[in-house]
Amino acid sequence: MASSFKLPNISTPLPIPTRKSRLSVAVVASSNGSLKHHGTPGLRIAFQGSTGAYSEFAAKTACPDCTTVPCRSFADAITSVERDRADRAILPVESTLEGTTLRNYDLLLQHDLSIGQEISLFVHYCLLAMPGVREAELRRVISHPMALAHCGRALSRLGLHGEPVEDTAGAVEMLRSGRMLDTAAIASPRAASIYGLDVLAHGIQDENWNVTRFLILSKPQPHRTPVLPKSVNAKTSIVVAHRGGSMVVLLKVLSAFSSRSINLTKLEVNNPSLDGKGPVMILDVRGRGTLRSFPHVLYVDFLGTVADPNVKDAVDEISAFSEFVRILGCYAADPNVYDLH
Ligand SMILES: O=C(O)C(=O)Cc1ccccc1
Repeated sequence: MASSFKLPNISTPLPIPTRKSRLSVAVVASSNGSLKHHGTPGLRIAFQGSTGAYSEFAAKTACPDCTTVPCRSFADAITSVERDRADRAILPVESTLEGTTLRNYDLLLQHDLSIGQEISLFVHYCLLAMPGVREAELRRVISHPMALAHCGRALSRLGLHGEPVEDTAGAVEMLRSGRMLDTAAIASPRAASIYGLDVLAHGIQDENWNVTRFLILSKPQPHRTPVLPKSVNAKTSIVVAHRGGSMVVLLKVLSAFSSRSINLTKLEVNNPSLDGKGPVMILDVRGRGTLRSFPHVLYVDFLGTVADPNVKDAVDEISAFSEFVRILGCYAADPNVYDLH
């Protein structure tokens, strides 16, 4: 396990997240620097999974008119953007029940894509089975590993073993195509109706307040600083790599932000070497485009844009005492949490 903790913010609290089920239209900077509405028709968003996956719903909520591009893995979704088969890729990066999805953060760090948008969803899980199958007939449950982890209590109550598959909707597709009568899938009610499965139980997640945050990635703009409208609250994500002395580095990072009254929205410490794991690999996008390895990293999100001299000073201060800093993206902060209906 990565040693991690989160500090929601240093001074002013963020607005309390509100449940939104209506799709809102926000504005993002596109890869050519112009501003696009999220409703841009024809925008292709690559996601991991089959039709009906949570990531697809998140993409459609963020950009109602987009075309979604199903991919076998999150890595494939990223490659689709790199090879111009899609304009954006969407990745779930953290959830209230599980914390940061370090595997997806690793992907983000190893590629030259920028975060252009965030979207948070309440994820409600259902237990689905082939029509007519009863709970007592079930021998196993298949789903995406994150869904299985979020529904641990329901699995214990059922006395069933969870087996990971690529994605939630893919699990439903497998039940359908394999006519599996002893297997259930954990997926959304939407997947149940798309594939014609029965819902045996609703809301089986361990906690009701189960929010998953997704990032939408695109190729970086040539000058790397997106132009956001003044009316938009900007957020910036960075990774700070260092060789050791975690606590001192952490205090210095906090001081760089707090002394300038910059609010943090995420702070995660990842020291994989303490858990006997390999180093974190980060693509040095400003250098020679090489992958560099670091034993200790911090993931930091804060309110503000690097175009703001105050923020730039903070990042410069951090760059001076750390090994390496990469700006992962600057985008509109979205404090809403959207509901899957
Ligand atoms: O498998 C899916 O449906 C996904 O989109 C990945 C996922 C799984 C669980 C919560 C959020 C996203």
